[in-house]
Amino acid sequence: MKLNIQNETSRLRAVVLGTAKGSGPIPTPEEAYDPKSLEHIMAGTYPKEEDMIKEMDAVCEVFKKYDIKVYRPEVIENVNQIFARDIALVIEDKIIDCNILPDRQEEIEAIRYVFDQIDRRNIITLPHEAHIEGGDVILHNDYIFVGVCTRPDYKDLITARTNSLAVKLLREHFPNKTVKSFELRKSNTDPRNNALHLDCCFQPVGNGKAILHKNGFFIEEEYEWLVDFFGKENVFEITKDEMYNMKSNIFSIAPDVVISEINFDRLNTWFEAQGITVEKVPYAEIGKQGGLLRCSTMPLIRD
Ligand SMILES: NC(=[NH2+])NCCC[C@H](N)C(=O)O
Repeated sequence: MKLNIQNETSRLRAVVLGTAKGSGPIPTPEEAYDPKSLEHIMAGTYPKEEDMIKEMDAVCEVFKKYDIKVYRPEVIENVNQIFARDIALVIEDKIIDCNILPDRQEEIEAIRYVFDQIDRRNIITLPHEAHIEGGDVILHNDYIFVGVCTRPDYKDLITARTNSLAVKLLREHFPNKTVKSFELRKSNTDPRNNALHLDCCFQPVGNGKAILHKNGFFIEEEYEWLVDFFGKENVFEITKDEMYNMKSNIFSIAPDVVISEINFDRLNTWFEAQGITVEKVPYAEIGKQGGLLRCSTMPLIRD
């Protein structure tokens, strides 16, 4: 397989879509590794496997409609394998075998069969101390944007998934790209004040537009840099509640086609006003686990 990813929006040809099959019983509060899942565990509203399977099937149907090759992880019983985005990531023709949160380590074996189809020279493994998850890495042609956490309490934050060593190594592996990092706001307990990954508060869409949430960024100047980069008129700023509902986490299958959640009225109306076709799917149950459409997909080939 010849990988190719340069950005978030070019026409998609092949993708890994996570699976909700075998995700197992409701986790205990101690087993939760993000505050939004924790909130639903405590409230008794944690999503049911069958409902999540239906939601992901709807995404699979959209991929079929656009003739996109879909790979699914092999099902490992009692492991949550919904968020395929984080376990590996493709940049140009290279794939990075990510060092994810130890609680999620098992998930990677399930896509080993995809790695086996890739020329070994194009597989990058980073040293164990370099933590990185695909949700923190956003490609924008000559730029690689990376969400990072450099706080001294990093090791106590289950919500901090990418560290500065990983950013440094990305720079070394991709000297032709500009790697720009963004310090994210982190909270183990409050999902409204937690940007679990960069794609929870930012994503480029269409041609040169972006969805952004200011409070997800810990350093205001870094947020302002993005606003200036895209131009204020091209930015769709979302509120705290909209971030909580994961509105920045839609998924583009072309510059003029996105997959979005059926209830994201304000955002979907904006897309349509930009001339972007919106493929609407129900995804609110998946959203209870702190991830949405971008998080559950890992693109392998775009034009
Ligand atoms: N790319 C993302 N934003 N992924 C979301 C992952 C959510 C998952 N519950 C976790 O904590 O790991």
